[in-house]
Amino acid sequence: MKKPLIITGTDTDIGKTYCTLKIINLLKQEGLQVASMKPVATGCTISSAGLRNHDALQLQRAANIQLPYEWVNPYAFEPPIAPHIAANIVCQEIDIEHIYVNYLKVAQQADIVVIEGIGGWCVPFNPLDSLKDLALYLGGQVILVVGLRLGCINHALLTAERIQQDGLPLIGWIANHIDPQFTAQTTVLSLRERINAPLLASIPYQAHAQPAEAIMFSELLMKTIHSVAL
Ligand SMILES: Nc1ncnc2c1ncn2[C@@H]1O[C@H](COP(=O)(O)OP(=O)(O)OP(=O)(O)O)[C@@H](O)[C@H]1O
Ligand SMILES: C[C@H](N)[C@H](N)CCCCCC(=O)O
Ligand SMILES: [Mg+2]
Repeated sequence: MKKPLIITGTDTDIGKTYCTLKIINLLKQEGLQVASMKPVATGCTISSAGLRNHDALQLQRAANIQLPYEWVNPYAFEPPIAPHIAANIVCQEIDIEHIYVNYLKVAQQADIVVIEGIGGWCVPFNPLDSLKDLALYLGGQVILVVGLRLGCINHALLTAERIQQDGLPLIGWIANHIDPQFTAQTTVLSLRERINAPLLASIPYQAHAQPAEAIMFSELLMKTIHSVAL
């Protein structure tokens, strides 16, 4: 049974989409048929086709299986706020089962489905469920993106522990250098000593997109990717 890769992070705006796009590219280079989803998105813009989210559009374009936007992003809300609050404003409820139905359609066509969460691990979807419940429902394997800045040690340790307590496999974490002013080396070392999962990749700060990127993905990530896609 295929398992989706769920990309979560220590916070909003720490590079989940940035890293997810890199993971999708890597999977494509490995010859896999890759689909992507951003199941719940806020901060969407109105277009003639309906509400559109920048993350979801980027993920949809990066994949090598082209899918209807509504499958990629079943829940889109306009205000850039927490999803349960955005849904409440328009009297909607985010239903994990509806996301699952879309996931099944997507997964049928792909070797692997890469799913970006929203905000962090415990962001609520409705009074009962949060992102972690979706991850459990989908039987996902989780990658944690740590946006390296002051304060991230606490966020990273809490999130990693909680993912594991929730019973989801934490494949590993990615050190994402989001702040060129931050000296991250000792922070990364502190996290390596404390997170009970491997460091999968270290993504340097890149002021401009570089066509040929020198990112070192660990051998473990490559192995995991192939086992997840089976
Ligand atoms: N390694 C990096 N080098 C340079 N810029 C980066 C890096 N990682 C992320 N960024 C930039 O930081 C910003 C936030 O990244 P991104 O949109 O991926 O965050 P996110 O966690 O997906 O946010 P959201 O919670 O809104 O989904 C973007 O402008 C992105 O280009
Ligand atoms: C709009 C923004 N960029 C994110 N997509 C939404 C992040 C929700 C975070 C909710 C919270 O933890 O308070
Ligand atoms: Mg994002």
